[in-house]
Amino acid sequence: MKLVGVELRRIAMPLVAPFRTSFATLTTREILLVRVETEHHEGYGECVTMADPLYSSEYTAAAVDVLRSHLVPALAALPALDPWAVAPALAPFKGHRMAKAALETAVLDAWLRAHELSMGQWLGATAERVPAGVSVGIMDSVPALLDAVDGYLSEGYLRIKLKIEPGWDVEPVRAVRERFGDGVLLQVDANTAYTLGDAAQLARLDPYGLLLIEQPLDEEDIRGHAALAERVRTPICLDETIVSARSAADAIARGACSVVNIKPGRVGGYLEARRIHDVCAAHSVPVWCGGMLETGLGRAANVALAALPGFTLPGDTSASDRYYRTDITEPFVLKDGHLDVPRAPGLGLSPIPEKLAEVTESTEWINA
Ligand SMILES: CC(=O)N[C@@H](Cc1ccc2ccccc2c1)C(=O)O
Ligand SMILES: [Mg+2]
Repeated sequence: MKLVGVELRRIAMPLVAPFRTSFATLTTREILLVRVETEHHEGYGECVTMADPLYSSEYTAAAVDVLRSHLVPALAALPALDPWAVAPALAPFKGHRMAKAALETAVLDAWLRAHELSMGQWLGATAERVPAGVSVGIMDSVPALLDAVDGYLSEGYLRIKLKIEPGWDVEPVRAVRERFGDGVLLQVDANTAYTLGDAAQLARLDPYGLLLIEQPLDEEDIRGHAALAERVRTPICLDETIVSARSAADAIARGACSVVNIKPGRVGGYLEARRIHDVCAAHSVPVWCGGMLETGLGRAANVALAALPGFTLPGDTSASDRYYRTDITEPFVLKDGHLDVPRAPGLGLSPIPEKLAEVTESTEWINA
């Protein structure tokens, strides 16, 4: 394959309801779509950066700049383009894993379409559908939270994840347990909002049979998570900390986590995501697929990844209507609490032109 050029398209997707976490409250998801054009095919990658560097150090304007100034020119210089050539070509540039992931995924999508392979086939998926969990934001009141959880359970979601932060943790968890019972798969995500000094407060979650506590401490605090794991019975899961297979091996070896949330955008792409899956499987560490409020494009790739055998816990691979009234692709719809893995070549779906036009803020073409 030869690179003809790359389109950077910024879109704005209004959320069906504000989504509040310990680091931000969002009402619109601003997304960067990367479209790679080769001689005979095109491919899409969805960059998971936020508009502001609040979840990670990356943010969308920086991703646009590093793609235009460094990453796309590096690919254009390659004599031949295939999915395996992308990461080595981009390795000299430090960081920017989300920008790199979007570009690699776009090349992968084009390559898979050229070879008439689906993402699931290529990754080694062993399931045709995956169980869906849902991430529930911090709410204004416990009754409002219980209504939201009731709605999601009625839709059939198989696992509930509650965003927590200091002051909104034990009470909402206790209320969900009291209202919906011990049978509901339940976990929490702090997005780094606590410190090791909060260990006693986090240990108060132990009686509620949570699957895990996700990223309680700062993403760089490996030692802190290992110390916390000694003082809290609920398993610790890491998200922001795990940026590569090496960092997963390091965190596991140091006892900082016993579950891993894999997000291909955060780790530099689906090839690295599969490596992390393999490292975790080798250590008997269960993994699940995290979410970054992707459109159907990113969602399709995540669902294919979540169909690998080590993904034994429901992920944040929710239906499209969890976040968006209308998606830019055919929507993912929950069926008996599961999402079907796309079977068509590449990501298995494409943007619907009219829908894409409706949410497009700007586009930029970069000649190879
Ligand atoms: C589904 C879920 O909880 N995702 C992230 C948090 C998150 C939430 C909202 C986001 C909005 C824009 C970009 C990144 C975002 C990440 C998490 O697991 O930690
Ligand atoms: Mg998380």
